[in-house]
Amino acid sequence: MTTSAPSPIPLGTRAYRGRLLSPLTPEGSRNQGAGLRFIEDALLLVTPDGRILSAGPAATTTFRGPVLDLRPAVLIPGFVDAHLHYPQTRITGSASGPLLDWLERSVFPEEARFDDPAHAAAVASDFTRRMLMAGTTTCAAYSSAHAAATDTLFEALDRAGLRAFAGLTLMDQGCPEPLRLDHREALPAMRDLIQKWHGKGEGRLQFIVTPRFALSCSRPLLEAAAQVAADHQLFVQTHLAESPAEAEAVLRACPWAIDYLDVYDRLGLLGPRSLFAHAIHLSPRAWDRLAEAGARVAHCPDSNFFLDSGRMPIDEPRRRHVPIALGSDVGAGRSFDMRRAMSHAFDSALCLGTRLTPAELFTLATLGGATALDLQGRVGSLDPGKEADFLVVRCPDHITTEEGILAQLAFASDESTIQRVYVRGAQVHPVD
Ligand SMILES: Nc1nc2[nH]cnc2c(=O)[nH]1
Repeated sequence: MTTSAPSPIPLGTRAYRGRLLSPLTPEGSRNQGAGLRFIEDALLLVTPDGRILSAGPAATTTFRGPVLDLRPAVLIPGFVDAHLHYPQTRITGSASGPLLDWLERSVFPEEARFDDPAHAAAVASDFTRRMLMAGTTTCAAYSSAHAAATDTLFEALDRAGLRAFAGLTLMDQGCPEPLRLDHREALPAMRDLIQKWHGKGEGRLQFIVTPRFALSCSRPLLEAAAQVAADHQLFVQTHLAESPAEAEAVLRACPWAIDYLDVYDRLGLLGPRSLFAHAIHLSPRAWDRLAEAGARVAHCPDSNFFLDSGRMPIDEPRRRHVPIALGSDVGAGRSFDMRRAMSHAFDSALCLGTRLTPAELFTLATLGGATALDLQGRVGSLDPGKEADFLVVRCPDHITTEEGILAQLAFASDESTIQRVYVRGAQVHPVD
């Protein structure tokens, strides 16, 4: 009988020892998880180019090099925050009103300040630092309506070593004059940013087409956004059916559409690379159409509570196999911490009679987010061959079991500390 030789361990491979907890990546791309894997004493091997070589019990390893012993900490995949706003970093906590009032009162005045390069740069470094401290390794971020601030955001994301989608926020109506970007200006601005940043860092950074929402974009601007996304095969992110007043206003503004989703559908913005944030007030028809189109949703339970927008009916996308990511929605959300988002997602589902398990919540915040962004082949779990985006989390000493760790992560995050953050094998937090 012949046995296959173990694959050679490249020179410079790094080894991390600790507990390990990760979703398992299922076959196929649209299923969001196939259970979890917990290893009480694991060795994670990471190649010099930042890939996971293996993740298995320490006792069975053939690795003979130096090991960074992190026990009793837990190694988990980095969190994916699939919806947040960079220019709202400094107004976190202001979102106590209904959505449309809050946008006028707090958001637009703050976002207008991003024509000041000093303000844009200071907030960009705050924004990236706070994500890293929270253990977010991948994000989908809205910038302001300023091309220069968006460039500054990309620079900060690159410097921080984050994996990110970021987009120039498109608006040409229903907002103060300084935030308006006519489609004739938006097109070259997007093309310049795409050329400079899309795919940079070996695909770590991506430009995402970002029409703010149907109310702030004219038809020509939405059409231009769809054209750019189609030309460059880009993801699109926008808001959908967040509040009843917003949904009614959209239908008044677009009487030619059968419902809110139909506005995006008819203008070419609904497809397999569309990521819709909130998706609360949708009819069964709209859910069916969203699923049929292969679109994805970013569930933002914290801001949905804080703005009193409603509860996203999570069973609707789940039963249709629509990929679901979690979003902090900073600044309508109150925290950058995706562990808080997990906890709010639990509360939100419970309000509608669904009890999500800690394992489901953990999967949403990691592999679920990666799947919604089509990154499930690269990140989201600690499987061999994937890029090594992972966290070292220290729980209190009395927490030793898989159930205990999951409960800590999802419901008692105050007591656990994110000690280290790695993206593609590079330590990005803390750094000297
Ligand atoms: N939560 C939220 N919803 C929006 N809808 C349009 N813009 C925004 C925003 O900035 N935040």
